[in-house]
Amino acid sequence: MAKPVSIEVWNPNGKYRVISTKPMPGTRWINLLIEQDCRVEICTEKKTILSVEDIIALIGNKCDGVIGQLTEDWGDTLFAALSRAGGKAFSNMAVGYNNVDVNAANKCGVAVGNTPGVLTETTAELAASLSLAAARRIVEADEFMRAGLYDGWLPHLFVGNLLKGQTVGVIGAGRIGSAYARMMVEGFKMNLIYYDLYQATRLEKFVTAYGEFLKSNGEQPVYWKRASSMDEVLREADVISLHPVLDKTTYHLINKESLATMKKEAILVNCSRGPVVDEVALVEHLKQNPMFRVGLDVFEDEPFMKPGLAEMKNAVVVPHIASASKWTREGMATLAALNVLGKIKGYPVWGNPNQVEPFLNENAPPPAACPSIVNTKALGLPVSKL
Ligand SMILES: NC(=O)c1ccc[n+]([C@@H]2O[C@H](COP(=O)([O-])OP(=O)(O)OC[C@H]3O[C@@H](n4cnc5c(N)ncnc54)[C@H](O)[C@@H]3O)[C@@H](O)[C@H]2O)c1
Ligand SMILES: O=C(O)[C@H](O)CO
Repeated sequence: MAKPVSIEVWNPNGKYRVISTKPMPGTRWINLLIEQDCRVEICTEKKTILSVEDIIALIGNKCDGVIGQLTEDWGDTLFAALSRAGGKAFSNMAVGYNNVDVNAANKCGVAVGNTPGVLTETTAELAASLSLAAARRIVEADEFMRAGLYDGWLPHLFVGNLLKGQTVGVIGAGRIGSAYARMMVEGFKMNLIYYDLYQATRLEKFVTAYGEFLKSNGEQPVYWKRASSMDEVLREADVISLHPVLDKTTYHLINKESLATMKKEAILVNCSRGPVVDEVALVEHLKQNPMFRVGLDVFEDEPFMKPGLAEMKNAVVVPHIASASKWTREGMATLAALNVLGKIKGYPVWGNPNQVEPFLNENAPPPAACPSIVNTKALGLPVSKL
């Protein structure tokens, strides 16, 4: 028998029981649920990662919907428990949903929500920050200062890479990859090479227009290229940032062989998912190539790092904080809550998950729709005409 988990309850007499497996930033998401007659139960258990048993205990005998986290294993067991409790909706508070077995949800008729768009720029900004931190050796230099080692300016002290005029490579030029590419092209006048299964037409047009603008100002223009293979990006780019989804096709996309293809002084950034990179091979590569640098937000065995990574001076590591701006995290909570609420209320699914702004406007009621449900087609859910 699972141990009971501690919870905080809002609107105890609400008709629909909605659970959030974690406290989430802001209060708008709670108020939106309460306004629509939901009893909101927030798990306040101290442990960071809840087990399947903990979540089963939270779901109990009657539960209309759950807002969960990317650290949780949403598979057959949890969807069956939610379905038995009468639940029809689950939403990750994340855009990535590789922790969710969507087929298992489909079998139980549970809608699965995610939170696209609201985190695009915030995540791209962290990828840009890691690119700069790695290129200019900011963490190493900071540690040096704090250790009291600075005793005067020197020509060779913490020499790094200039980005201007170099080539930025993007693997996975979707929402975040494209936003990152624009930042690096416009901010640092880098050329772009990208690899994606689909053509990033808007991104290409942006770089073309910016290149023309620079030329008309008498400056060196910037160029773009869509690579026909990932290896082409790895061979040509000076800074490479990974932004694909994690699935069978992207697991260990970066491995011993692909690392060997990259320039010796290249910079690799990963703000997608840890298993996109073979981290053991990466540690070995960092050891063998001290001028090769990485910026990592995600790790293969999160929250752990593979042995040796923490000791590498040529690695900048941060704990999966790419979407961690106040506005974004509050918006993610709102989108996740509205996904669950919308399904409970029988609303249709919003037609364009890339345009979720109407749900984020605090001065107007949100549209009567679920912002983003990934299994809309499989469940045959109606789509909003708004
Ligand atoms: N570190 C973080 O905190 C953080 C924050 C947000 C998102 N993410 C991760 O970033 C991912 C991307 O988010 P998004 O909103 O840009 O999603 P998106 O769907 O807009 O973009 C993903 C892109 O990857 C491409 N892709 C898929 N398979 C590929 C392959 N084999 N090779 C090359 N490209 C491939 C897709 O065509 C798509 O363009 C999420 O799935 C999530 O895992 C991480
Ligand atoms: O997929 C996501 O949304 C992130 O990893 C957390 O923001």
